Amino acid sequence: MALAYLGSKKPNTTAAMSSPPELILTQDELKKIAAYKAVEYVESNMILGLGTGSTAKHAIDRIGELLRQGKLSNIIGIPTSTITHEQALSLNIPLSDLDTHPVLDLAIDGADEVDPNMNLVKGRGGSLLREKMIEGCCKKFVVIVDESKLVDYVGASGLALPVEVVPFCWKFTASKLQTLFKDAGCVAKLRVISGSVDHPYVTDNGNYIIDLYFKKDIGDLKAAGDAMLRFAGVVEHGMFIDMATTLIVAGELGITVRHK
Ligand SMILES: O=C[C@H](O)[C@H](O)[C@H](O)COP(=O)(O)O
Repeated sequence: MALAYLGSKKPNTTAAMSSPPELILTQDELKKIAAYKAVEYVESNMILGLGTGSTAKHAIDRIGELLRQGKLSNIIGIPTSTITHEQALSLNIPLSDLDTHPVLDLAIDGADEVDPNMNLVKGRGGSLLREKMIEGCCKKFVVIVDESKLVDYVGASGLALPVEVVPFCWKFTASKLQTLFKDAGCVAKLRVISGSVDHPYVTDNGNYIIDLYFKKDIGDLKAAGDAMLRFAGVVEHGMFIDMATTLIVAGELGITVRHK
């Protein structure tokens, strides 16, 4: 389905004068298109899960804008990270938590990978645990991505599958994870703060992240997830299996919406 895009249209500067300008949207513009589409599912009086990351940020900005304009009212947001909490506060979105609101109407969040069955990899921004807790309590979970996030199988992007672990003996846990997936050519690496060599990245929950890189498909995702969770040092993994109810993908040719 073709769309009137919200993003700016950039001319192809290498094109001949007589050629029509080519429409090239940046990845961030595509993320914004998906995010704005997702906010169409938001109604007044909803309890909303507010995701984390550069795509979810656009959705939260839009919700703040609609509240300010009086087009939405009586929204309560449950943020999935401290950074989202701060963004929502700055937009005057009323906030609460799972203790007070254990059932949510809708959550909107991005993803790092989406496989053909709408299974997700999340957590490259480090927020997978709170995201999984909150998005697991939603009646509807709308996932918003640009088309670069679509993969044939989990791990196919060559980027990491994040696993949140307790800091205590993290090397031991990383080694167990790497061995668990040795047939898939797994390499486990401690996530470090950007720009540092060995300073561990610490999550909102005071834990570390082990990033798993695969050379091959790990196969049965449920079995892989259950096996990881059997290690006492593993807090949670970044595979969100069978959780998304709606997927919104923005690409150069338009926007697609899939429901489960
Ligand atoms: O921890 C981060 C979250 O799972 C994000 O939703 C995910 O990494 C996607 O982020 P982005 O929208 O910035 O690509």
